[in-house]
Amino acid sequence: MAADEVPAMPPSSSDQANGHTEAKHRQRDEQNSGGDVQESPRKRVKLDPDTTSTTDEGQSKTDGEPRSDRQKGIAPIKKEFLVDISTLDPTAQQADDDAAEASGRGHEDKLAAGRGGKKTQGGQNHARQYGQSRDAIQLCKSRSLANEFDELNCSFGTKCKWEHDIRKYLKDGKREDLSTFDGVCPIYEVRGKCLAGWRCRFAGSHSKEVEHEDGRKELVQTQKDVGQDFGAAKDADEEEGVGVGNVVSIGDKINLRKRKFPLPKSDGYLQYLERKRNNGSENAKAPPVKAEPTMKTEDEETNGVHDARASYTEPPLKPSEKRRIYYGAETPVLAPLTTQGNLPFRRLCVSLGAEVTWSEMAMGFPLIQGEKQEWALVKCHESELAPPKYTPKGVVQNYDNAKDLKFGAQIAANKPYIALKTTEVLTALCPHLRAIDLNCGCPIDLVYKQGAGSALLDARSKLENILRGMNVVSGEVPITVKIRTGVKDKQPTAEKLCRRLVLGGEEAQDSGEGPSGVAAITLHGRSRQQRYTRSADWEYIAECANLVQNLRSDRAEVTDTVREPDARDLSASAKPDGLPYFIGNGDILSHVDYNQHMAEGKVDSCMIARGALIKPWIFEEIATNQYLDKSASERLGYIERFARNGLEYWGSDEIGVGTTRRFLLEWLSFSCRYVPVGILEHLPPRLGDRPPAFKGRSDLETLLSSANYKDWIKISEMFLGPTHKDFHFQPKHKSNSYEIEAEG
Ligand SMILES: Cc1cc2nc3c(=O)[nH]c(=O)nc-3n(C[C@H](O)[C@H](O)[C@H](O)COP(=O)(O)O)c2cc1C
Repeated sequence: MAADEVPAMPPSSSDQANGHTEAKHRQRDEQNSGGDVQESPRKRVKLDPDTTSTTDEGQSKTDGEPRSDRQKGIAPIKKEFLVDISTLDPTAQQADDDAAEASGRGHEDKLAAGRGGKKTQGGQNHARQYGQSRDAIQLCKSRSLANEFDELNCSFGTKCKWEHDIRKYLKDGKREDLSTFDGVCPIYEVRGKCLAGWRCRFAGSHSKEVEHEDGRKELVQTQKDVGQDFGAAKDADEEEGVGVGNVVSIGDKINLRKRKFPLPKSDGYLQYLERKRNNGSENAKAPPVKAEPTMKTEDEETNGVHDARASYTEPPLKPSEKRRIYYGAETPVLAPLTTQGNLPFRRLCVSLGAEVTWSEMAMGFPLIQGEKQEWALVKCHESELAPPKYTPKGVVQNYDNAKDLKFGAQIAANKPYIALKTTEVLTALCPHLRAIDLNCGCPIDLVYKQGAGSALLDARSKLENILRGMNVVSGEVPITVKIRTGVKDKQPTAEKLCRRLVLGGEEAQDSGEGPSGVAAITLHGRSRQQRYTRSADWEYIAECANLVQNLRSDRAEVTDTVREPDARDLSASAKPDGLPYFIGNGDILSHVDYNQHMAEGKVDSCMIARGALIKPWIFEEIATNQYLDKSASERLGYIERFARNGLEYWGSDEIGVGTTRRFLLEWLSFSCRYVPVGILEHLPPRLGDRPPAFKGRSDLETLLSSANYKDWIKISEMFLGPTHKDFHFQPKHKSNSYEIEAEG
């Protein structure tokens, strides 16, 4: 469906919503929210699309009559938008969610590294290559922000291999300035200063040539006062981007790499586990050991680093003493999404109403080894923090309630020591964490084979110990867990696991250790084996939710962890309150799905993954309880916003533009799957439905629906200019495993 015409310049993002079908859809929703629910809890509840039909003018209407012409698995496109299949571009790709979930970051290699450094070869999950977008001649960092006549300030002096001559660099080293965003650097625009300096692809907007009295002409950088302090959520050095939190210093990463970062709580708890293993039940009755103060490193003695972690020596907090967490119908959750759930994308979703956000899955081992790339995953944007906690300067560390924060970190680990140390180090170095979630759903083969991700579903005792340990070492940060229905198809085990996580296994109950203390359980309603085949099993999710709800009162008798209700809790539900919350996940593509599962699934909230990638305004739909038939130019506006967010975060130099483009293309591989509600014959849209070949209501809408990577590149060029000669885009779909070189 390659579009013939592409608008030369991006339209503004301020287009008004095309709401012509909204009233009708709302009307239908109201009908649906009524009596459609079937009585048996095992019967799939239908808020069925079959009562909606459309008029010739393209407006959906409800006729109250069941329709039989909705083909299973096929999106019902209105006749007038269908196109001849022979016009389809042969390079267009089919959606492959398994490949998408597994793509990109080489998780298996990271786990393998944890087992002695052996790297794996091949496999669909192997990190894909994108080429290097670099300047032909690279400017020395010491000159990036300098004026032309500034004294040379490079510590490598004449031995430096990078260019120091700014004029030469501008002439021969870098590509011409970008003319997108009206040629104005998006970072300079909001911040008044661009840290990429001369390397910025919009350098012309923040530099000029001045003529001195002696007639000499000098290239100088300019700054402007934007009257705002963007330091609020910045925890470390300047180059980390605008309003970014959870930035860990290079010194801390080096200490981790050199194993000089003391982790006394984990060490103490691991010793306790060891004793328990060796001595059997006698010692098991002892409460988790109190972490002993450890010797300070030389650095700490001299520089006073890590003083804040004196609290390591305090006894572990009981779950009830941790910061309170909250989930309710009004807090839809953006799922953890490897590669796709990057900071710029989450920022976009938050601006559209996502109330809880998760980092991409970060592997525990590389985190405790101080690996830069892994630590980048737990950075958050200031919009993911609670606004009242901002101060004009400095960082706010003491959140009273976890619900003051939207952002949490998800980790994966296959061994207790990795999970515990990761948790301790995260809570020590990242002040902005709502919770830490342990991934028990990752289906990737090598992750599974090494005992992490969904393998933990079948290692219930180990999992319980890991979670209890994480709770001991995490201080006031709550611990949550994300699971699947089970490992094997048709052998669901989640109910059993939920029971154990809420009440604790028999041994833990006998020894007085009590439950694992998880603050929330999220259940993705599919098994590992099933991957994305068939729909998520919301009936089973409801059963598990029901069980947890009932266990809450049982649990109150065996533990002191009943959560104090507060105003939000009470408004959300009248059920007996206690830990943990229960969140359902799977196949949500609209507010209708969301409302249905909230009502029928007995869950506290729902998590949304692909639905948010396909249409990030799903959060706005949930908040306003209506379909939003976004116009193509509005959708392009979101792409523009992502590009801006990306440049702010990854930088506006050649490398930053390349990184932004790479992640934008990744996202476009999902967003192209959106079928505008205005061209659907029946509602609601279904995540599993595939559309026949169709054209949009405008050339732009057609372009945005294109599954052809060349069109994604065209779209990226509207905001990021022509691709770099070395930029490659390698699609994630194994079935089309050709390498594509971007034109340009
Ligand atoms: C591209 C992609 C990346 C994902 N990455 C993660 C991840 O890092 N951690 C995780 O727990 N689940 C991950 N998932 C699974 C989702 O969080 C979610 O459980 C699953 O997609 C079902 O939700 P949905 O039907 O709303 O898509 C990923 C899914 C996709 C499609």
